[in-house]
Amino acid sequence: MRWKILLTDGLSEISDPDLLASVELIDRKGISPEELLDVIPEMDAVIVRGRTKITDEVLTKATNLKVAGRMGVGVDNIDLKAAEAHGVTVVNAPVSTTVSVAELTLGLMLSLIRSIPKADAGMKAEQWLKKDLVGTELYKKTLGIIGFGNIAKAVLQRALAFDMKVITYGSSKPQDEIRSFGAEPVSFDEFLAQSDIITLHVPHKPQTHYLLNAEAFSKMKDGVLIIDASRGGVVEGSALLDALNSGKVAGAGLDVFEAEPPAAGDLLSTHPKVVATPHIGAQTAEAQLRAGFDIVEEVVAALEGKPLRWKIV
Ligand SMILES: NC(=O)C1=CN([C@@H]2O[C@H](COP(=O)(O)OP(=O)(O)OC[C@H]3O[C@@H](n4cnc5c(N)ncnc54)[C@H](O)[C@@H]3O)[C@@H](O)[C@H]2O)C=CC1
Ligand SMILES: O=C(O)CCC(=O)C(=O)O
Repeated sequence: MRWKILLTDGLSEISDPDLLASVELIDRKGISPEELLDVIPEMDAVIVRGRTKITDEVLTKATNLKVAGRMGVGVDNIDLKAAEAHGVTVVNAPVSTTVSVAELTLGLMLSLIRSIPKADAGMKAEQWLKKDLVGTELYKKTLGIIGFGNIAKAVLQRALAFDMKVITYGSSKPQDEIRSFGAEPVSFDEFLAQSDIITLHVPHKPQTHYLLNAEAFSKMKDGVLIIDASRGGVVEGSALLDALNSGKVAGAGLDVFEAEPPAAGDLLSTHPKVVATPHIGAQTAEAQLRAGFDIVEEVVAALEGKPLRWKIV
């Protein structure tokens, strides 16, 4: 018997035939929530990206489902409690996209401090904006990283190559261990007061919801820059908008939003001080190739009761 695995958001090509020997991949890329409810009862496993929500309703219909796989890191689109209640194992591919997200994070920083999108838009409009586009350097600036997981560490490594000073908040790891990576762990208030640029690399969950809110913005340096390539819900969008309008925050680089895609007329993603990208942190050929391989391998291991490579945290 071959395991039936539903793909709701596609899968990059898997070149290892051995990996696919025991599975039948059912590709329904772009499937609607209604269609998902119709087909899920036949499936042994499902592999999703962020677009597809695996809700209690889906899991209740999924009478044959054993495994739900997230082709990527964040499992905030899967109801973990309901999955546990229905006996469905949730797995992800947590290291496949790390480098891509870290590189985008640096890209957003550089875009902001050198006004690259504005400069390019000027050139396209045949305007030579040189005198208006005086930027700053990353060199010797203080980068504040929230979280100290895979992406945070990859960003740290790249920031050190730019000779930045790096402080961190939010890790329960021993301070000496954090220092051995070249970052200084500090309290939340010190973090907010010292950072020239703040970048977020934490999951969205109740404890991190609106971690950056109006109170947090009020404790930051004037002219701070905010980068969010984690989840929209970690930053309170309305508070960020106020801070951009007051000048407290000089600019923001945002890959993620509270609603995706943002509603028509959204003031944050279209703000002139915001460099916005449509959740493309993991959207590279290399990351998707790794994510596809890793998630199929992990889903098959879970289906066959073999040891898993990663634990959802
Ligand atoms: N823009 C994009 O396309 C992508 C975004 N992401 C987002 O980035 C997040 C981070 O990814 P990784 O670094 O791979 O995850 P990770 O699991 O390696 O690291 C998460 C970090 O968050 C910290 N953390 C957890 N709860 C916290 C709390 N309450 N307060 C402060 N820190 C807390 C953990 O200690 C850990 O250091 C993901 O959860 C996901 O939401 C991930 C991949 C792609
Ligand atoms: O492009 C995607 O699938 C979203 C990536 C992401 O946000 C994640 O893996 O947590």
